[in-house]
Amino acid sequence: MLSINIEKRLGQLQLKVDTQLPLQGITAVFGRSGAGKTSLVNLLGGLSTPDKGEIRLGDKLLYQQGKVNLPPEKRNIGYVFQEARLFPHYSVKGNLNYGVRQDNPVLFNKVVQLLGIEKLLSRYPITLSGGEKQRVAIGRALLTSPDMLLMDEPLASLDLPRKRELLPYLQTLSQELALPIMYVSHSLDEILQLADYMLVLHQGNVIAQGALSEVWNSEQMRPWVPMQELSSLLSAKVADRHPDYPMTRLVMDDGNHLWVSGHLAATEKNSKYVFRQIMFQFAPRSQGGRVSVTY
Ligand SMILES: Nc1ncnc2c1ncn2[C@@H]1O[C@H](COP(=O)(O)OP(=O)(O)OP(=O)(O)O)[C@@H](O)[C@H]1O
Repeated sequence: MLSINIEKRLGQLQLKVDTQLPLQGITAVFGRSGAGKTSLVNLLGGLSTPDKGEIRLGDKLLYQQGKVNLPPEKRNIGYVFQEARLFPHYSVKGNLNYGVRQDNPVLFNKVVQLLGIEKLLSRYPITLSGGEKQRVAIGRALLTSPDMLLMDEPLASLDLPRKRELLPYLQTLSQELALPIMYVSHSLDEILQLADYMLVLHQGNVIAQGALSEVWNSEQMRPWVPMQELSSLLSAKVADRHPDYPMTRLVMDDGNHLWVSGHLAATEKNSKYVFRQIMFQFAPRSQGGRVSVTY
């Protein structure tokens, strides 16, 4: 178990978390912007210090008010940020081995293969795509043999194709390496695909936690889930016709229909992307939730 019982004042926000999380699978940390998600993982990783309380990772005490405060490098926790933060002057191999205390060729080969980065080893970060950089950053964190991996919006800085490219790697990581992962995300789409367990933060407090399906169907998720269903429906519908980049947003709920504006980067024509504004109309779910697309 990961036991967290901490308080921390962050400007206007009082972060107060008293919870126990399983040390297996992927736990998604979800909540609105400013809910305290990043602050929570920073406290776990030792990048900041609680005002009071205690944090235990299994039977290892990471923090106890006034007594113990292990520095990040002693916590044995891997951290992957939004941007890859690779060392530009090291090759991919150099980046991967940074922070490795003891050579473990078996683990090295396994991680490199899991992340599909065999062919990148001699390249330098400047030559890599965003998705490739992020895979290397994940590899670097894994090769320190952490007891837990913290991932703070690891896909947020990537475009949609790169997100799609990375998701399957994340799906296999936790299982293949038997590594608990704490995964901060705004994206319910990502959470649905990855998480086993979910923790919802609201204004610094935990308002729901449990197995994904339980939390997903809970009262606390009502404000989010309908929009999420729509968005998936829309993406599926649009992806049928345009394997490009549907970017959507709710523009109006007139009581009978939800109107969603979609911005499509249509196929490349004469080397120029053609953008088209389209409107989608959704029938309410009581009428079968059928989707009509007009543009
Ligand atoms: N060192 C600090 N001093 C003062 N306020 C802080 C500090 N760190 C964070 N905050 C505030 O605490 C709140 C929570 O921030 P945090 O980054 O943890 O939220 P978040 O849920 O990760 O948001 P986002 O999804 O936008 O990244 C924010 O209002 C932020 O401005």
